[in-house]
Amino acid sequence: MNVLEVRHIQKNFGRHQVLSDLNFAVSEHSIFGLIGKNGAGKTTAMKMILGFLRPAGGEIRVCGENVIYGNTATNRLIGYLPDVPEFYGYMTAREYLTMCGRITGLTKLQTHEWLQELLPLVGLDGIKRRIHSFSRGMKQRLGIAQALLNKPRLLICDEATSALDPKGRKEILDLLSVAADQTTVLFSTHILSDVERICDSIGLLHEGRLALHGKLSEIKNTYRKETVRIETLNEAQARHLLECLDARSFIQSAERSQSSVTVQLHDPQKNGLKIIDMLSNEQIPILNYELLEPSLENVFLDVIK
Ligand SMILES: Nc1ncnc2c1ncn2[C@@H]1O[C@H](COP(=O)(O)OP(=O)(O)OP(=O)(O)O)[C@@H](O)[C@H]1O
Repeated sequence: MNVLEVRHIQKNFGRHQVLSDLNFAVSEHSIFGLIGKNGAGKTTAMKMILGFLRPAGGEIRVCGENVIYGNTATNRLIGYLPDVPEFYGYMTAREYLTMCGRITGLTKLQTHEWLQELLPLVGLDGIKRRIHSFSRGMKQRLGIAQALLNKPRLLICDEATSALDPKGRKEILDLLSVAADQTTVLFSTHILSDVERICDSIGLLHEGRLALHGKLSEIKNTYRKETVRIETLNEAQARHLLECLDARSFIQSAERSQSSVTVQLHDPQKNGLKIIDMLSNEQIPILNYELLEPSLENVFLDVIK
């Protein structure tokens, strides 16, 4: 089942058309990464899903219900985590979440029971300090707890890791992976390695629409260029290997970095074994022979070039 459906969404600010025909769907319990360069329209899309901006055309459905601009009932199904969430700094995490529970309409007992699960989940159980003394990472974890408080069907995270250091980012990414057991995550970012770490599917927003959309593994397979990295014993061997490769027609490109050579092949099915033959004929000993996965960054650059 699709928790989110975005169909033919258009949006312009004056003459500037930001979204021309945005289409995607996010299936239950998946983590969908909406990526795109700065200004591509990711936040604009998120705001429309939350009913904060009116689309110029198209429709958005959350759990089958239409999103209505202004005061949409579908927000009861959504938890939202911004890049830098704001809190009342004089409260403790428990006090703050208890207050949010009350605003959300949970009873005292419901909030208490849920916090018994939530606070350990986000690593803030037993922390009595006031929020103003929290690190950015702790605040972001508190933001996740707040966003999960109404047990949302969809958790929207807009650039949720962008302001964090690597440790803080890892904590949030791990948390989102765990959260996907209970909800569905829409995660917007321009940090592609974060997407590679946790997302099942991605949409690459470019020039107002998704230039690429689908399962991450399938996209990588489609964009797979057969690339191998060969590690030789030393730089002299690598230089020799490069000279041998330069003369072969089945090589698309070859580059050396210290004692390693990275090679792209023409027609890998036919020519894959030719490199092995050549290494053996030239008697070049190797330490490692590795088929390289295309990185999302390479795919991204390929699509938006
Ligand atoms: N209220 C507004 N009025 C006019 N232009 C706007 C408004 N909001 C956004 N824009 C423009 O729309 C474009 C998309 O902005 P948006 O914030 O959605 O991009 P983004 O992909 O989230 O970028 P970033 O990664 O930098 O946050 C930008 O060119 C931005 O300047």
